[in-house]
Amino acid sequence: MRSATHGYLGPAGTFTHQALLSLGDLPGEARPYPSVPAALHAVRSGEVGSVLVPIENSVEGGVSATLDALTYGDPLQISAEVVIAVQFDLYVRPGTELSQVRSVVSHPHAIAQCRGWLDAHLPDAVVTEGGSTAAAAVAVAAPGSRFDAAICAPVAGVSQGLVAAATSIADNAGAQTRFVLVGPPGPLPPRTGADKTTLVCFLRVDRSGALLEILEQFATRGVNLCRIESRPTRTTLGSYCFSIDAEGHLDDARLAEAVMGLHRVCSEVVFLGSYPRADGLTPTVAEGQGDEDYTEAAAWLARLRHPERA
Ligand SMILES: O=C(O)C(=O)C[C@]1(C(=O)O)C=C[C@@H](O)C=C1
Repeated sequence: MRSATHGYLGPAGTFTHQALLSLGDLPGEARPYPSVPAALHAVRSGEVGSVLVPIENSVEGGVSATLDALTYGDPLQISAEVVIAVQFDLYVRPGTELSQVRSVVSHPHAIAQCRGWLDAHLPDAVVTEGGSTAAAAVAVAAPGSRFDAAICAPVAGVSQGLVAAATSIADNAGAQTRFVLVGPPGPLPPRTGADKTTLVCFLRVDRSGALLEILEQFATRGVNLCRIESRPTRTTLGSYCFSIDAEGHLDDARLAEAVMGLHRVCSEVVFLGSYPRADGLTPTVAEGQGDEDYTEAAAWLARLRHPERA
């Protein structure tokens, strides 16, 4: 039997951990992993039942490590998403002044979101990328640390005995990160009417109009996209696949028809799940794109093909 344990990008105090706690009382233990690939490997191997990983940030865009680790390897399925506000502070060992900071460590996405502040206040500091914001706080607190400061959340800094040398250092106030709960393939969460579907599409041939053909599958069925980005296919330079979030559930006729269309025009479509949207927004269903319209059209076609049965 699969473990009820939930994994997350750790250690304790990451934004991913905070997002996991925001999901409420999940049964079982919460187990930290040092990287997104390690967390997704744990769910693939059955070590944990599901994992929460960051997938998209409102400032930095898609989290490449997550997009790639979801696409390649044994199939995985997203069952939920959660969005939280992210705000960054600069934490140092007690007694260190901001003017004494020569080296900073943090998660690449956190560094990118504070780049303007770093350039303005610590232009000469050496900035090093770490596995997560909380791992950065652990590194700064370690005896003999080579780092003076960590960009992290207060919960991570305070838990390591650090103090804030500067607060609210993000260049964009109000940034948000979206996280997804990922497990092995299984029954889809029921359709709620405010759902999202995540897919990765690989082109059949690299030719003019190939991306347009993918987009047409959605456009002609009135399916709005929430995110689309290209990722290298890891084969040859210039070869890309497309990671897509579309409005709707696989049980919506228009989305199902779009996915069948993708299957026809793409060399491969990786289905990563249909799940309730965190913002609860319901899509506008264009005229002729409701389930009943598809059912009626199928019945009409059947009558054309078999008038004798009418
Ligand atoms: O390092 C963390 O605290 C994380 O949870 C990772 C992560 C990310 O991957 O984007 C999550 C939210 C913030 O945008 C910065 C870092």
